Amino acid sequence: MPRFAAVPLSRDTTRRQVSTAAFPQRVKVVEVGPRDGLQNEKSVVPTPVKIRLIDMLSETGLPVIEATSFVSPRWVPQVSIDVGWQQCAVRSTWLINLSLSPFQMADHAEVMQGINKLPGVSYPVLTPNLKGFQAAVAAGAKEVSIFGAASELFTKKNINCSIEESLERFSEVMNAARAASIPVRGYVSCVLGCPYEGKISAAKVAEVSKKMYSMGCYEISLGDTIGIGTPGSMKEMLAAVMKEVPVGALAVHCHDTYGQALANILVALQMGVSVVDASVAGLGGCPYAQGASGNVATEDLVYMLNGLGIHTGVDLQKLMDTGTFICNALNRRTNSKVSQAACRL
Ligand SMILES: CC(C)(COP(=O)([O-])OP(=O)([O-])OC[C@H]1O[C@@H](n2cnc3c(N)ncnc32)[C@H](O)[C@@H]1OP(=O)([O-])[O-])[C@@H](O)C(=O)NCCC(=O)NCCSC(=O)C[C@@](C)(O)CC(=O)[O-]
Repeated sequence: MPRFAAVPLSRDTTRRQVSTAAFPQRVKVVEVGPRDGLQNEKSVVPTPVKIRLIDMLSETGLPVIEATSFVSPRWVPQVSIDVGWQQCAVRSTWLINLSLSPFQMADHAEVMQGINKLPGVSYPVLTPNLKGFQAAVAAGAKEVSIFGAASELFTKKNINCSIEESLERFSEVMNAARAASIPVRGYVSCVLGCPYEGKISAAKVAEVSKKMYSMGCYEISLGDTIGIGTPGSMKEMLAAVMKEVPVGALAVHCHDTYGQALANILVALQMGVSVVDASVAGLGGCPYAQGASGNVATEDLVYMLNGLGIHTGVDLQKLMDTGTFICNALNRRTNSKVSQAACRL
């Protein structure tokens, strides 16, 4: 068995061997753990834990932390049913446990008002419509994100309308945001596959991305919602989107369901993308994509970028401490390979 020597986290062992000419010199890491990560947790995370999580993330040097969402409480699954088989000495019975969990993001206003907003860090929130936008602004949001998809069925399940209708709703948000000088980020989900439609064409992703960029989104985050993409499909999709949207306005948002997230991100970096979404401890999933695992762990992303000599401004040790904090609070194991390895070494 080979032995692995412990490598100090700040030391870059690969810089001399890898040519970084093709990579951006600096990458903006967009932390989505407090929203994308926590929205899928079965039990409601106490508001002080969410606030502490965001405050700890703020201290790591991350430039963007997506804090929460202003969506309809009617649209996020609130009932979970667990069916189990119980065997004891006397008899065997089926157990049906019906649990009601309140809407995870119901405390959005308290979170926005409770966090310590550091200068130079932005705290965007998700707003699917004008109602969400107005509530977000009233709670102090200075940046919002709208979220569409390249799949008709996913759009219907997620925001209850067609792609065309979603773009109309978004333009209302864009108008209100423009009037209030609020920057808007746009998500396009299912860019490498859909849980309901399967394969999604790169041309469709390019079309929706172009429309959202043209309506004024300053950045388009391309979501591999079910983490099904490979470096091959990522390359094909990005090549199509880059014909319609400047690469400087693109971000990638890779769930790690099939273990391809870092490889897909590497391809995106090679193609010039310099904004990457990630979730501390790899928290998350999507309520409308059953079985999808969380985003790439921010710790693993930063470790890889450090290894490439790409500047992020993020302190990896503080990030790992934050991952430990939230995993302890949720009583779960981290999905970050780097954190797992650091615990073993
Ligand atoms: C878009 C809607 C609202 C349409 O839902 P709808 O039912 O068509 O909306 P409606 O306008 O008919 O309103 C229905 C009820 O919701 C209320 N309502 C309406 N809007 C809001 C609001 N903003 N905030 C609070 N309440 C709201 C509204 O007032 C009304 O309440 P009632 O009068 O019946 O009591 C709904 O489908 C929705 O909220 N969907 C969001 C679901 C969600 O959160 N999904 C997860 C996030 S997306 C994601 O995770 C993917 C991403 C971004 O991470 C990228 C990736 O991985 O690919």
